[in-house]
Amino acid sequence: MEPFGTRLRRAMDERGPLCVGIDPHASLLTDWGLNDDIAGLERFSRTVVEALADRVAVLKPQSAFFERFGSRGIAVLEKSVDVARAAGALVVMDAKRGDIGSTMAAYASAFLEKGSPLFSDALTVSPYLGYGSLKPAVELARESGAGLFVLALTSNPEGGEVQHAVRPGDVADAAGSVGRSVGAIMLAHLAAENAGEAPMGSFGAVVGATLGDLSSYDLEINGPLLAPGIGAQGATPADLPGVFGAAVRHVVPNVSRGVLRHGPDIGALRASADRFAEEIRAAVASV
Ligand SMILES: O=c1ccn([C@@H]2O[C@H](COP(=O)(O)O)[C@@H](O)[C@H]2O)c(=O)[nH]1
Repeated sequence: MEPFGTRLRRAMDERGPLCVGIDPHASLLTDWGLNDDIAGLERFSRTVVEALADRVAVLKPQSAFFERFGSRGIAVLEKSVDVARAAGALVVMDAKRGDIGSTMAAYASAFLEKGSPLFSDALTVSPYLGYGSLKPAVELARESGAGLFVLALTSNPEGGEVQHAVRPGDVADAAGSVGRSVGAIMLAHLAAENAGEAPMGSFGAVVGATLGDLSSYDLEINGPLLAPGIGAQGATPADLPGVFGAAVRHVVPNVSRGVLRHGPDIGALRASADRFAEEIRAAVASV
């Protein structure tokens, strides 16, 4: 399989960069007239995939909402991933896994090993046990043609207490530059993973669209930047150039509830995704 970065770049060019989340919140199931049970979960996921998998570049199932229903929820997740990929969408599994290396290898096998029931094009991972703990996932992703999205600067307001913290050794470097934060260190690791890759590497960062001006960060990691926060969390497509600057060409903006609230009507879901896609296209073109 071609590397994830290559496949993602092509999908972004052909379909636009929008990523829509499959987030079956209990409240959305109710709003859609569905029960908060396995049948409701199955119907919700099937509808989103049917509406969008043949038109958006990326679908991002939020694993937590499926795990809530135990093994039967996982079975729905497996099916959703298969059908979405068969319809041409790339699937980013939002499971935010992270653990010591030996356990990380098992998470990697679950989501990134070809033939695994939950194999996905990419996986979100947490580097807060140390970036090096992700090594088994990096290696398996390379082998499988899959990708990773590493939490660098998350969209939630609480993230800053960890991600903006400055490592003592980075307070002042030999060149006199100061203040390399934990988030910046994660971005630097990713730039190293992606060095020399064309059209872009497979190792992306999660960087919230809610964060305002990020010009103090080097977002040029030669890899994708998954940007949640548009819609329900308050950011808009028009914010993207101000947040990401020239790196906006590598941004995969994610919208979940902002689109899903228009269901269950398939036409309304598509119309909402199309509106976001058009606003994103205009914002990116303005840079
Ligand atoms: O920093 C992050 C990382 C992941 N997420 C996830 O993205 C979606 C956002 O959903 P909305 O309904 O569009 O707010 C959700 O699955 C989060 O877990 C994030 O929001 N921020």
